[in-house]
Amino acid sequence: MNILDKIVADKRKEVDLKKTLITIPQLEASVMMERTSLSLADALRKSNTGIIAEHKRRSPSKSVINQNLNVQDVAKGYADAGVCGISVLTDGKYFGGSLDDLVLARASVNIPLLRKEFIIDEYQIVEARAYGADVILLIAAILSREEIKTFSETAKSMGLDVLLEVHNEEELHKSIMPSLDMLGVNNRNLKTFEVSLDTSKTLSEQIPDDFVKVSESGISSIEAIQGLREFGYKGFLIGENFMKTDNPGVGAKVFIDELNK
Ligand SMILES: O=C(O)c1ccccc1NCC(=O)[C@H](O)[C@H](O)COP(=O)(O)O
Repeated sequence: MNILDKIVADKRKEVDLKKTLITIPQLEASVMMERTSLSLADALRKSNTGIIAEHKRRSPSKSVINQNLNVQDVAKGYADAGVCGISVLTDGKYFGGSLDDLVLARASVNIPLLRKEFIIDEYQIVEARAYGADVILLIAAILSREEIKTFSETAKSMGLDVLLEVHNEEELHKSIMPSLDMLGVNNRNLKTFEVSLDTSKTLSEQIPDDFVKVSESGISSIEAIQGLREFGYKGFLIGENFMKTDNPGVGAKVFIDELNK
């Protein structure tokens, strides 16, 4: 069993339990359902920098990254630094996140928020909207083409943007469909945890131009971003590089100022 299999097995149990505690009609009664959501894809298209900064306390590959920070301070710091959007990990068991993190981030900033989660059920999409997300992540490695289609169409009908994540050619080819906004290539091999930006570079030419291209994981230098831009990437998802510092917002600001030079 690889790490994704383990996460998904736990997630199925978690979602089944949650459905018995909070029903979809209860989620739909959230005031957040009324807000106009913000498009991360549009923000990336307009941006010169394209940074999506992540709130990430710990991870299966790195264990603890930073458990001492307040999510509201991190979100405000990222927004002040000028990021295009913030990715908020909501998985508890493997990443130390929660839906409370999403709500607190929502209360702190007015820029697009991605619910970074292992979505395996439409319930989690309604939950994302109800707790203030603007964007959901769908991971091709854990979903069938049919599920990607149904889940992305549901998300679009609720006003959410969809970022579809792939790791290889096979996942990319099974996933391409008009209900996606952004195609993300994850540079982290989730079986070995090895990170290589070549994954983004190799897959780039097979991603149709209709989608905003996002490179995810293992990005920590200006040179890396400059290199990825040459392959058409407009978005860069960065977690650990900012979160391992005492002040991720300042880390993001220094990085963005350097990119703008
Ligand atoms: O980060 C992990 O160890 C990980 C393990 C298993 C599934 C997903 C994982 N990460 C999720 C992500 O996509 C990253 O948090 C995100 O791309 C940021 O990566 P980084 O900049 O390397 O922190």
